[in-house]
Amino acid sequence: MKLTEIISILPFYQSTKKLEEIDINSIEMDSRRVKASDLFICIKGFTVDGHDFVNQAIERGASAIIAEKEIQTNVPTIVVPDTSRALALIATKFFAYPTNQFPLIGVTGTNGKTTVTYLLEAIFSKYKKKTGVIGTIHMKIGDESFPVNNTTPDALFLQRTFRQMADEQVETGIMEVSSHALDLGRVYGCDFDIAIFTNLSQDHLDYHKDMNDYLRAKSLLFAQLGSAYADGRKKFAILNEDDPHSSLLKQSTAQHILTYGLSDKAQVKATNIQLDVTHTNFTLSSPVGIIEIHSKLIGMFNVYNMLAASSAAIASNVPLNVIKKALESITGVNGRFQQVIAGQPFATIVDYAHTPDSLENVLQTIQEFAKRKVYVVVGCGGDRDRTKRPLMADIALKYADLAIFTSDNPRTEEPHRILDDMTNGLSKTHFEVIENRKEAICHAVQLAKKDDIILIAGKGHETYQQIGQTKYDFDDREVAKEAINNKGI
Ligand SMILES: CC(=O)N[C@H]1[C@@H](OP(=O)(O)OP(=O)(O)OC[C@H]2O[C@@H](n3ccc(=O)[nH]c3=O)[C@H](O)[C@@H]2O)O[C@H](CO)[C@@H](O)[C@@H]1O[C@H](C)C(=O)N[C@@H](C)C(=O)N[C@H](CCC(=O)O)C(=O)O
Ligand SMILES: Nc1ncnc2c1ncn2[C@@H]1O[C@H](COP(=O)(O)OP(=O)(O)OP(=O)(O)O)[C@@H](O)[C@H]1O
Ligand SMILES: N[C@H](CCC[C@H](N)C(=O)O)C(=O)O
Ligand SMILES: [Mg+2]
Repeated sequence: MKLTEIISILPFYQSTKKLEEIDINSIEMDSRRVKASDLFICIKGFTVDGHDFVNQAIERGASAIIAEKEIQTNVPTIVVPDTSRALALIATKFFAYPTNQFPLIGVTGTNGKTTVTYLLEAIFSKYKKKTGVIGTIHMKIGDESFPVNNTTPDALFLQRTFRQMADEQVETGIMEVSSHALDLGRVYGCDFDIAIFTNLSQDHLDYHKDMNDYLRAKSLLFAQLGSAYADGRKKFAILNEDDPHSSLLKQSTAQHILTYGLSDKAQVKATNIQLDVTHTNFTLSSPVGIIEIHSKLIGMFNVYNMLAASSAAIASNVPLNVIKKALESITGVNGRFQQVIAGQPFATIVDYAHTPDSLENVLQTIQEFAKRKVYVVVGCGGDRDRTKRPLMADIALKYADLAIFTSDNPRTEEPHRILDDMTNGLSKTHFEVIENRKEAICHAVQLAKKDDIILIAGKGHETYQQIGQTKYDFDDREVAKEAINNKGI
């Protein structure tokens, strides 16, 4: 594509040279990936500044640069006020507006995003639509999945992936939209048809100034739904009626709103809820009819997840009987409330709860069914919100008979410092600190007796433990299984 055509999408720019007819082969934001005739976009990151890699990009063959300041080079430099936003716009243009080619559903909120996308994938697949999914666990087109580094990847990766999805005839796109992504403009330029809000509670206060700032970032997804009805497409904001933060989100969109929850005001509602240790039953009433759901997913929070996914499906005209069949066919979500079964007489549950609210939800659910002791093995991630550490430790102690505090991806922090943050100031003492996660899990398994429950929280589907910059193989489910086998049951 011609450079002049690519940059025509930018609202403003200044060029250091008269732009001749330059052909651009591809666009790159990483100098190490630049090839001949590429357009290199300089992004100021949290670690380094892409502007410092212009020479490398040119040596590798870049034929134009987009930057936030003038740079002394022989190749044309286009100066824009914000290269992240310019990247997002240019990527949508370069990949020919792929999100206009299929309906795109974005899911945001502190907890439940992955679960809701998983439920939506099941519903749309049952409706015989080819799906494309992007989220924490993977990126998936039809049945083929690929690894991802971020829950919501950067704009270049996203638009390239959406193009692949469009070319492979994806009929519904489903993605998790993190608050980081919204704030950093990774989804700027995506044409969402449905935006779902799960809930908001404390997380990521290392990144967002406060909870208002965190909510403001989430609200961008709803503002981004736009206001045009000209092409006849109906767009929807799907909001949790029982979460007070939804009121601001209602004001953030000019589109149709569909609410879900347990309260009478909700348009898609759950009543007659029966929570059991092996299943969850409820009646789902909606503006288009009523269905009885018999699900194998456990816990009240999963009732909310099922309501959120069903609401988006109803907004997409999926028949209720298809929604029912899909929800009832799901046995679980990878690493979420996942039981480790190795013939032991006690329950061992691996879950991805890594926020105070999710830990409390999971422990409340466990406590409802607990016959004997509850052991919790949990840690907090390094280089992440420090203020959630004592809250998570406190919640573990509120519900557990014994909490074993351990490491969860210490990253570049000293593990014992993270554990100090968790334990300093605790008033209760029924906890132990075992820095090594494997030893912590083995200890819980050694202590557990018939009918006890062990919750291993925080890492869920993860198959690594990140210490420093290195990711070591580590899977809570495998480690627990091995510990149970070694106990000789
Ligand atoms: C804090 C943050 O969001 N960091 C993201 C960011 O990395 P960064 O700012 O450190 O990038 P950088 O290394 O400084 O590089 C800046 C620029 O220079 C370029 N560069 C760099 C080196 C070089 O030799 N040449 C070069 O051109 C890079 O390609 C980049 O364009 O840009 C990277 C590429 O897009 C992301 O992968 C990375 O996410 C890291 C892995 C991360 O952990 N992010 C977390 C905080 C995050 O985003 N989490 C949310 C989910 C949260 C949740 O809801 O649970 C997510 O959506 O994943
Ligand atoms: N609707 C919900 N409300 C509260 N907690 C939930 C909800 N759904 C799931 N959880 C809890 O949160 C954990 C993470 O769930 P899930 O992976 O679906 O959330 P997520 O929003 O995708 O998280 P992340 O921000 O890490 O991508 C689960 O393991 C469970 O403990
Ligand atoms: N998306 C979340 C995942 C946290 C998972 C937990 N295991 C941790 O490493 O803190 C984050 O990056 O903050
Ligand atoms: Mg997720």
